[in-house]
Amino acid sequence: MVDQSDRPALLEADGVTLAFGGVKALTSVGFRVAPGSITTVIGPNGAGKTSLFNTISGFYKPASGQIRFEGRDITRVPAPERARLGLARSFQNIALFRGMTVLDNIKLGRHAHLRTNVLEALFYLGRARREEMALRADIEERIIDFLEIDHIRHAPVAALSYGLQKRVELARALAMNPKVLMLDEPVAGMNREETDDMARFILDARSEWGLTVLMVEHDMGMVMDLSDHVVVLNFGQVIADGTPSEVQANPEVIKAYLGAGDVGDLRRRLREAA
Ligand SMILES: Nc1ncnc2c1ncn2[C@@H]1O[C@H](COP(=O)(O)OP(=O)(O)OP(=O)(O)O)[C@@H](O)[C@H]1O
Repeated sequence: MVDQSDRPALLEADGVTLAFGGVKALTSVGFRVAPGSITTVIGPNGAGKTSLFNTISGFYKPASGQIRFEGRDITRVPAPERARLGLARSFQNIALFRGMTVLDNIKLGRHAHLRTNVLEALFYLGRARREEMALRADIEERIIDFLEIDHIRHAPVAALSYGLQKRVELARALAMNPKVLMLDEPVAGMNREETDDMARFILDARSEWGLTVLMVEHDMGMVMDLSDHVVVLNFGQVIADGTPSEVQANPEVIKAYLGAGDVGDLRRRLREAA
């Protein structure tokens, strides 16, 4: 279990407010992600989880507040630059190129880091060629082996099961060599076996690469098993923030899920997770 309190945060949201026209998606949201932790954002549908993720990864600009990464204010830093700084994310709905192979999809993740200029890349010369070879070796040796997808590296993504596609998305995020791995509902739509596999890969990826993980997830069993720290959003505000057991016992959290009609499901999943 990673303690949030006694170390400087790696990633921090502070007073983040975001609105879409008249709809306030986030109101003064603040929380901290400790280095090496698995921090999970939960909340009923429409609570603002995806909006928060998009604000942290740079797709949305907040009306006010700050996002800080390694102590630096990155609120106005564009999304691709944040990726280069070390924030990599996956998407709730798989965002892979379905006609391309697994390997080509994964390589796209790493291209954010290549420093080859356009002309060199065009003629595939010098540094471009060396970078390409180093890239291939790195991807093939580390990520493909690690995620046990060697047998499908040349398969088109469209031919894969849903669970394997989600694994390829994780591979592409890992190929960005991130410091913080941001996973938007990594097990949504998965069966139990696929969920257990993904949970294992997330835990192992953290220890293998010393990653910090920030995740949005609805599967309470997974949330309670994996998380060091849980942040609960409701109607765009943080209503609880603590360890899984602190959050489970918080009356505000129970009420939020009760309001959303989810409490039976929440209790059942919490029981399953216990
Ligand atoms: N692009 C948008 N334009 C207008 N309103 C939006 C937009 N994106 C989100 N919202 C609104 O902002 C609020 C928060 O939505 P958000 O998708 O962030 O919630 P969520 O917690 O991720 O929900 P879910 O669990 O269903 O994915 C909702 O009221 C939603 O309708």
